[in-house]
Amino acid sequence: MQLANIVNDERSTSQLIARLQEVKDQLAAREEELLHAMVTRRHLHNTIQELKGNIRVFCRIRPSSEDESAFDDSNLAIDRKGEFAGRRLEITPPDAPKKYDFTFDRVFAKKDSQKHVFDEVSLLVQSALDGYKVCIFTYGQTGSGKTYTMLGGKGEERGLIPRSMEQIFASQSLLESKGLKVSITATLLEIYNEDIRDLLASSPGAKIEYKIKHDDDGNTRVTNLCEVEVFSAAEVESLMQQANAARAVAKTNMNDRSSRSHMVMRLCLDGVNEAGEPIHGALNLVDLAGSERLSRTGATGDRLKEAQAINKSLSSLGDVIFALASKEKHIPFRNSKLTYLLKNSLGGDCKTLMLVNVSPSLESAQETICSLRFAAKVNSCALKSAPSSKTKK
Ligand SMILES: Nc1ncnc2c1ncn2[C@@H]1O[C@H](COP(=O)(O)OP(=O)(O)OP(=O)(O)O)[C@@H](O)[C@H]1O
Repeated sequence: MQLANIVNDERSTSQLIARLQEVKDQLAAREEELLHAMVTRRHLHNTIQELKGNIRVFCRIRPSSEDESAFDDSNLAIDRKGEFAGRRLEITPPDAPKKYDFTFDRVFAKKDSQKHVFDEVSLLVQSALDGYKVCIFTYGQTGSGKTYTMLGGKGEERGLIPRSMEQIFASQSLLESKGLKVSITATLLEIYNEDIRDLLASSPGAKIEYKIKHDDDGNTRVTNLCEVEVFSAAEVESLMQQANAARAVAKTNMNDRSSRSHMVMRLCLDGVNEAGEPIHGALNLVDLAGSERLSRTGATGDRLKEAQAINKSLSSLGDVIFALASKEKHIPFRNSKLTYLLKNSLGGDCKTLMLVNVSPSLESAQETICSLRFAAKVNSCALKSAPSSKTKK
């Protein structure tokens, strides 16, 4: 009897071992499939981004404030139907002899929320997480909503930077749960009158020389710049507060707290992906200084010098994007600090988004048209360079 029990036990043990092996094999096969699906997901995501165009232009109209007379929805009109729905903007300035129309990859209306805007931008954040270099610029005249779009306020008013951080940290913890590590390093600098300033420096006033260095592997470093490894969105928020306090702001006729410098927040994402491949993604979030015309700002002295430096570097940025999109041999990266800094994150398979912010104020009509013209020029180059240019609507 006892012998029969032992034999039975042995049989069931060997059956259990065999079953266990079967389950292990199934698990390994599922893991293999999952890995394959993830690689496919990344590949498809990038194909979609490339089809949408590696250089993209969005436009956002800010809501009017109480004390300004503004364009209404009929003289600043977004196409709602047909081929260009949500993409074409028609503007009829007061006393102007004609209407102007502009087409972009996307036009956000006054009522569109921060979430609406981020839903589009998050695709590019995913590209950075997949190891690509991404640059997102907010461009426009002073007071048009660039900082609001980038930083925003509390809760639902959170802008692109805090929302991107949430996406990046959520993805990091998902990877960590699979035993994979991605380190996130942040730098925050401003370019003011063509000089770099470290917004995270412990003594912001100190005279320090910052040099931009590019290596042969396509990595960029700025000497003496504070690089902070970050572990949570809250930590990045406190860095942003520190940077904001240090950022050069001065009073102009156009906006009392007008930002007079370009702010560049750079996040380097280094680690390995699910397929065990090394990734070196970068997300550059650039809040550009106001693009006002000198005659309108009443700038003199230091303010005039600032405005001239801003306008020069903005036009250099435009020149670089046009040259890249037109596939010119010489790309004039060296013409400004901003373009030289971003050299490795512009062109090739890097992704660029220019988000042009415009004011609905009637007084700003000419500035708005200037901004839209700049953006439209970038967009026309972008359409030429996109692989889908023939079919793109
Ligand atoms: N989409 C929006 N919804 C609500 N308020 C907005 C929006 N866009 C801008 N604003 C408000 O308009 C004002 C000007 O915006 P903001 O400071 O972002 O302009 P800016 O383009 O960054 O100007 P500058 O270049 O001078 O810094 C702010 O009070 C901001 O809160």
